Amino acid sequence: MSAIEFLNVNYAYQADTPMATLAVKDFSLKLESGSFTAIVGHTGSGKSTLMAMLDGLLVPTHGSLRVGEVTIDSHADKKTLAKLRKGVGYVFQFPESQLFAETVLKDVMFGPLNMGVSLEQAKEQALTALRSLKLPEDINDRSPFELSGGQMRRVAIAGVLAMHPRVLILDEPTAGLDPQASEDLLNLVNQLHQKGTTILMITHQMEQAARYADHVLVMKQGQRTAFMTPHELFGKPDLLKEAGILPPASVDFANQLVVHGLKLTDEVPLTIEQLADQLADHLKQGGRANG
Ligand SMILES: Nc1ncnc2c1ncn2[C@@H]1O[C@H](COP(=O)(O)OP(=O)(O)OP(=O)(O)O)[C@@H](O)[C@H]1O
Repeated sequence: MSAIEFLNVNYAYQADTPMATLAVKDFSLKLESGSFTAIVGHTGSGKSTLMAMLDGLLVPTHGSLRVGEVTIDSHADKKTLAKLRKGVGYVFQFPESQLFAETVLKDVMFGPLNMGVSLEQAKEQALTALRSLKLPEDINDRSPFELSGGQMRRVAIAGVLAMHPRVLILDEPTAGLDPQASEDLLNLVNQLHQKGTTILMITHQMEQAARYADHVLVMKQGQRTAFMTPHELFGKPDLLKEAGILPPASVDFANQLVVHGLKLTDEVPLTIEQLADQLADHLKQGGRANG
């Protein structure tokens, strides 16, 4: 069974008023358990609204969605929404702005305690999550507000991971981080994916989608315009242009090489590293233009 299913979902803000905005329109999609989906699209295309429904922050105006065994529609009650949230972790944009407790450890323990686990168990889960984010143990008793921006981000993410979500949603998780901190964070997300967590990541950086996602969901005006592998998507320049998406620099560069008569391989490289490997191989073989 798929991990997640949207069935003819609509969401309207201020529904039934003259100000109504239909943010998600007749949206249907199935996502496999353990998949990694990058969600891309213009600002205002409905990405956050769609994710807010997965976490039970919003309920569909029409249609339904299912996460695991839990199905949500416009009539969902509090108990069902709480059940949904147990399996879904949501790392909001700039999650550090939601830190609140007086110490790092208390902040990260809050989620598991809220889910009803014992104090001891919550501490165990929090410590494991903090370690997985490579945070030094000596910060655990410090105020989260004394930490660096990158450390605060990791503490906030540890708070979500400590709840052991089966589905993890991340909204631009690397926004504002330096390249090394971004790389470390994406590697961690990738490790969670390898261990079977279903990942949905909103991103504006196509290199990230190319490198980590198995599928890319393209949103436009509340609707899905594509759901395909990064390779398929980056081979469709018209679709990218229509959705206002710039392909990864490597794809752009590889396409230019092809225009200039240099054919690398039949597969367009998706990352700079793959492109560099292909160029190195090509030069090793003494090749110039062969296309
Ligand atoms: N609280 C709200 N009240 C009314 N309209 C809203 C509200 N939040 C979002 N919208 C509208 O819903 C539509 C979808 O917004 P949404 O935030 O889901 O898009 P997005 O793709 O996540 O954008 P971004 O990339 O800027 O975060 C937009 O037209 C937006 O103006």
